[in-house]
Amino acid sequence: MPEASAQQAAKLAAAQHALRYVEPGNVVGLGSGSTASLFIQLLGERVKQGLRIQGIASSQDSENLARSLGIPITDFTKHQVIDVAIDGADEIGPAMSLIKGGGGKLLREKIVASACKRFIIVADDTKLVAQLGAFPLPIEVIPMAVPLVDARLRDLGFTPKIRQAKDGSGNYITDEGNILLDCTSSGIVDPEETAAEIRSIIGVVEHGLFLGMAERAIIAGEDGVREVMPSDLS
Ligand SMILES: O=C[C@H](O)[C@H](O)[C@H](O)COP(=O)(O)O
Repeated sequence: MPEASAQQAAKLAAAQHALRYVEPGNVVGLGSGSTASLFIQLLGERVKQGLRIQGIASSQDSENLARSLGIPITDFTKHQVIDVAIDGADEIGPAMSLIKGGGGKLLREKIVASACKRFIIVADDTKLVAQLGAFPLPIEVIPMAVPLVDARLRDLGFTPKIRQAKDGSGNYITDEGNILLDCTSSGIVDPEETAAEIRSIIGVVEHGLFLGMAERAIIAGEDGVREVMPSDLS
């Protein structure tokens, strides 16, 4: 199988496996990105077959997709607790530390993850890494603060780059109207320390390090689907 379609098949297999964690009556957090979108499509099929759930979306794209499939959408005014959320990741590192935000949705994704009883990652096995940071860390920043935050991030050893919109229209603007800085580094050795340093910079809205949030990851590859727990990743 060509590499691209093998990766696509793995994403689909992980998304399919995740359906077992959704129970009738659940409020389900809907992640963002290509793997989470596959899960939303499969969930939509279940809803058409009669499964009664409600979704809380982590991005406008995911909400639009869910609505188009007939998945009822709710929000935090009605439900402050999400039973289970299924989302993708850009990197899955030691103790299930994550980098997310490659699709630009990290802020709402982290809000959804913070309100979950169970936060479950779906990914193909290319996302597993021994150390975070080969994937540039996305950081969401208030527009007027970008030059200040950029300088502070450089002091921390990052090389930030303002993300551009794919349609060539200029800077990528998040669902909340902010700028994303994609920050390359030589590797994130201590994610907790790095997260604290980034969080202390005024003007940073949120960063793409998700630490201690995921209960498990459903990982698929050529060898099939397996579940990985934080304690499995040293
Ligand atoms: O902002 C996007 C999200 O964090 C995605 O979940 C992440 O980028 C993984 O996306 P994909 O499943 O397309 O690799």
